[in-house]
Amino acid sequence: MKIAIGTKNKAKVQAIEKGFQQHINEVSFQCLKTESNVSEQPFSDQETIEGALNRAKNVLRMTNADIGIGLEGGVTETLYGMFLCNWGSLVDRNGNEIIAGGARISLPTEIAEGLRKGRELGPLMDEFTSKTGIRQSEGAVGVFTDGLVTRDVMFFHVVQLLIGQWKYKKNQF
Ligand SMILES: O=P(O)(O)OP(=O)(O)OP(=O)(O)OC[C@H]1O[C@@H](n2cnc3c(O)ncnc32)[C@H](O)[C@@H]1O
Repeated sequence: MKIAIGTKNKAKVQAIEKGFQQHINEVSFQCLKTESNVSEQPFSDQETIEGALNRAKNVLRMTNADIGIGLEGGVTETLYGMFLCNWGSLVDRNGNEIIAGGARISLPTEIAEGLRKGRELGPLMDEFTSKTGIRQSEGAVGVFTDGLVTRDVMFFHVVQLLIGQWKYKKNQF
């Protein structure tokens, strides 16, 4: 089975490859930088879902793979502050469109303020940690959970939710 991955982000690619290798025999992967067709910093669940779905559809269109996967990170305002949100989508050639969400945690006020002023989370996290490429490694979720749940682990769970729902749907028909 050929899987097209709509990103080259290491944390996302690692999660997708591990997820499929655990559940599907004989898989091959192709990673392509793919448009999400939403803003650089999605600001709601709705926009983040749309980004994940667009990435999955776009990457499937760009390849001859059986399945396209899109993962998207965003933030969402709540009455309890701003939360990190993450969504994933799996689309196949039969028109199945599966969506699943990841863990969410609240962001510190100073990070939320930066986001409200129009900054992107990636660069904000690099400044906050004095490191580079946080979004490709532990991610904000890893930093603010003291390394307990890193971005690849969080996305691995999302990928399992996608594969599981897709398998369930296939077994129904
Ligand atoms: O290469 P792609 O796949 O685009 O990966 P990305 O991390 O840059 O892009 P996302 O669409 O997942 O995330 C949108 C923005 O939010 C940032 N972001 C999202 N989740 C993050 C996290 O856990 N840690 C750091 N930055 C994050 C990210 O860097 C972007 O600026």
